[in-house]
Amino acid sequence: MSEPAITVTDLTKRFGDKTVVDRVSLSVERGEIAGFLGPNGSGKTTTIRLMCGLLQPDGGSGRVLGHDIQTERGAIKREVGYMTQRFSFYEDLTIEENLNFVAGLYRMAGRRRVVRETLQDLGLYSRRDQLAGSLSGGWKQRLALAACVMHRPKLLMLDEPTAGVDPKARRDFWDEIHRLAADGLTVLVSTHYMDEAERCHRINYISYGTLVARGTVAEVVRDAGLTTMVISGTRAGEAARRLEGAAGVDQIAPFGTTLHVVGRDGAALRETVARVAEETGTEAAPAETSLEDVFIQLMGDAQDNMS
Ligand SMILES: Nc1ncnc2c1ncn2[C@@H]1O[C@H](COP(=O)(O)OP(=O)(O)OP(=O)(O)O)[C@@H](O)[C@H]1O
Repeated sequence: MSEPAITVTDLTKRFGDKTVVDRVSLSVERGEIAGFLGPNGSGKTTTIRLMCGLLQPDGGSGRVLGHDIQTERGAIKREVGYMTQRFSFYEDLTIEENLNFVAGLYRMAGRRRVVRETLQDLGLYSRRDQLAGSLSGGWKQRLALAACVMHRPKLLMLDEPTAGVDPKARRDFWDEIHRLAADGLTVLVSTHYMDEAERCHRINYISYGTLVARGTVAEVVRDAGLTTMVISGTRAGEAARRLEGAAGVDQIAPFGTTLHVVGRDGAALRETVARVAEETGTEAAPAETSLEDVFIQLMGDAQDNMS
């Protein structure tokens, strides 16, 4: 089996006296779409920048595309495509002119051909003369993606690539990512969207600089060991008040006319929910635990550890 695209062990980065990435170990197989999730400020961008060769780690070791992350950062940078959270291009240039500009900046050989192929590959060819500034959010995202795959990287790092983009455009963007991965590209993508996490082959969840969960979505949900019950009925609001702080109840979230009740202690949760349903004349039923339930729980646990 070939070496994974990314394998890092105990990756650590400090800014001043603050440890922003704290002994993170992860691996990403070639051709895999790996999701990177975690609350704001948890260290995702910094970890991505360490793995792109843009930042020097303070500790840890690892290889990205076969290159050492401590000593071969230049080689990594050349073989990785990195789409930053706030990508930019010239609004008063067309799509094609923007890509030409990027290709020129990197002194790419066969510039005209590379730009044309990229336009075709990413479905931008018919819009090539459109001004970048006049594009919708989804097409801007696609242009940014085009700019970072133009040099044919083997690994793509995408930092919240679809923030603020509508669901249809996000779905199209993800179809594109799957197409690129099917062609052999490895993708690491950070996101706050649960539906996007579910489109990854595997996910990694980081909290306060520490990796706290990883695996397929099903594995992460299973490993969290949570029990979920749903309460419905006209007095669901009253049920929520009674469930607050009760035995076994860790989370209560209204979803339309129903309540999602989640907890780690399954037996205690079921008993409490049955009692409250009885008292309030509501219906209680077991439900599947969602990835979002798991992430809310992980965030709560991390806050408890910090306080
Ligand atoms: N160059 C820097 N100097 C000092 N502190 C920094 C620097 N870069 C990031 N940080 C701090 O490191 C922490 C982690 O930031 P990072 O951007 O990696 O998190 P993130 O998980 O990507 O967050 P978000 O989801 O909001 O993008 C934050 O507290 C941030 O303020």
